[in-house]
Amino acid sequence: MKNKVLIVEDSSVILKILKHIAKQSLELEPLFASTMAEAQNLYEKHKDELFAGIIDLALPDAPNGEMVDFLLAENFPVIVLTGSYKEERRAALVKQGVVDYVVKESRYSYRYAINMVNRLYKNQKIQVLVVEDSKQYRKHIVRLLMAHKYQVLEAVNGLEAMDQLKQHPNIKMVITDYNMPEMDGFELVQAIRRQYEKADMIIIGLSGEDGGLLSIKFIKNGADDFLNKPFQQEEFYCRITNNIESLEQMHRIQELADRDYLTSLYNRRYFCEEGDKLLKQAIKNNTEFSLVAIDLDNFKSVNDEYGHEAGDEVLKVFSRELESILGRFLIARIGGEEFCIIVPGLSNSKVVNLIDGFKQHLAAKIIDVNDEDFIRLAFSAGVTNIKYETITASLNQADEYLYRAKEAGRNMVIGDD
Ligand SMILES: Nc1nc2c(ncn2[C@@H]2O[C@H](COP(=O)(O)OP(=O)(O)OP(=O)(O)O)[C@@H](O)[C@H]2O)c(=O)[nH]1
Repeated sequence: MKNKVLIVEDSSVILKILKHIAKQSLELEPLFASTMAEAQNLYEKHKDELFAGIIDLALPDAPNGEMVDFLLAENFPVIVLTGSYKEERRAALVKQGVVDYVVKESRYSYRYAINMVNRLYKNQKIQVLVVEDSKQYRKHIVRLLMAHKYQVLEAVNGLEAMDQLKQHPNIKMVITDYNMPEMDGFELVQAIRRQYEKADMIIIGLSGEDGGLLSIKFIKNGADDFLNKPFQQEEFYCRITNNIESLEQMHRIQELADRDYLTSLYNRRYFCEEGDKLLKQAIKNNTEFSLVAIDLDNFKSVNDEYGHEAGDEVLKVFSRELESILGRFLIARIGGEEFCIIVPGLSNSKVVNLIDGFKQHLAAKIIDVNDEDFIRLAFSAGVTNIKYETITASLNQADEYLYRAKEAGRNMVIGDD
C-alpha cells in the first residue's frame, strides 16, 4: 500500500517545522531526508510504499533540482519547495509535471504543502467526468486531473455524459465544455441539475473567449464554477480543489446535523426523516417493516453511582455494541438512554428474536465504567410491525410495548403478539 511520503529538506530549522506540521496533520507516514543521497536511499528502499514527495529544490548534493528531476523521471508525484520565486523556473517545473510549487515563505507554506499531500491522497477516491468534444483539450484536462490523482472518466457530448453518470453513481464532479454536438453544455447542466442537488455533484463549465457571457449562463443554469479557455494550469487546480473542498465541507456539516454528538449514531430528526421514507416504501411494496424502541434499564443508577461522565462512556459503549451487531439497519439515539432501530423485511417475531439475541450478547459483556468498576447492561424493548401512516405513530406504538416491558419487570422484549 502506498501510504508514505518522502520529505526532503536540508535546512534543519525548516525540517523541524515540517516534522511538527506532519505530526499534527499529515494523514500518511512521513520519511525525512536532508540530502539527495539520503533521499535516494529511502526512495529505493520504500519505492512500493511511497505515495508522493515534498522536495526542496536545492540540496547540498543536488543544487540544481537534481532530486526533483530524478523523481519526475520515475513518474513520482512531487511537490517542490523552493527558497525563491522565479517565474521562469516555476513555468519550467510545472511543464515538467510537478504537482505543485511552494515558495518557502512562512509556516503557512509548509502547511499548504502537507495539506496538498493529504488532498492528493483523498483525490484517489474521487471520480471526475470530463465532457469535451475536442480530443486535444479533453486529454489535456484528463492529464491534469490524473496528475492530482483523481479517477477520471470521459465523454464527448452531453448524451454520453448522462450515460456515464448513470453507469458511475459515484461521480462527484463534472467538467463540461459548452459547444458540443448532440447535447451542449447548458443542456447537460440542466439535465444534471434535474437529478442531482448541488450537495451531490459539482459542475464546472468551460467557456471560450466570449466576454464572459457563457460563464454567466453556466452559473445561471446551475453550474458551480467556470474556467475560461485557455486557462493557467494552477488556476485549474485552484478551482477544482476549492470546489471539492466546499463539497466535503458541506458533507461534514450535513453529517454533524444528522448525528448525535455523544454517540455518533443518527439523531431523532434524521431517523424520522429517513424512517418515513422507508415506511412509505414498505407500505407501497407491501413488505414487512419493524420499528424497535430500546430503553436502558435503571440507567439513572449508573449516573448516580459513577457520575455523569461515566454514564456518557457507558452510552458510547452501548452504541458501539448496537452498531457492531445491528449496524446494517438504521439506528438512532432518539433521547437520553432511548434508541430506535428500523428493521425492514422481517416478521415481528423474527425481529423480537433478533433483539432478544442482542440483549443476550450485551448481558454477556462486562463493561468497564472507569477502569475500576465494572457493570453489566440490560434493556427493555418494544417492537411493532404495524405500518401506521407516519413514523411517529409507529414510534408511539413501539414505545407503548416498551413501557409494558418496563412495568412487567424490565429486561425483556415485547412485540405485537
Ligand atoms: N450520562 C448521561 N446520562 C443521561 C443522558 N441522557 C439522559 N441521561 C440519564 O438517564 C437517566 C434516565 O433515568 P430514568 O428515566 O429514571 O430511567 P432509568 O433509570 O433508566 O430507569 P428505567 O428506564 O425505568 O429502567 C437519568 O438519570 C438521565 O440523567 C446523557 O446524555 N448522559
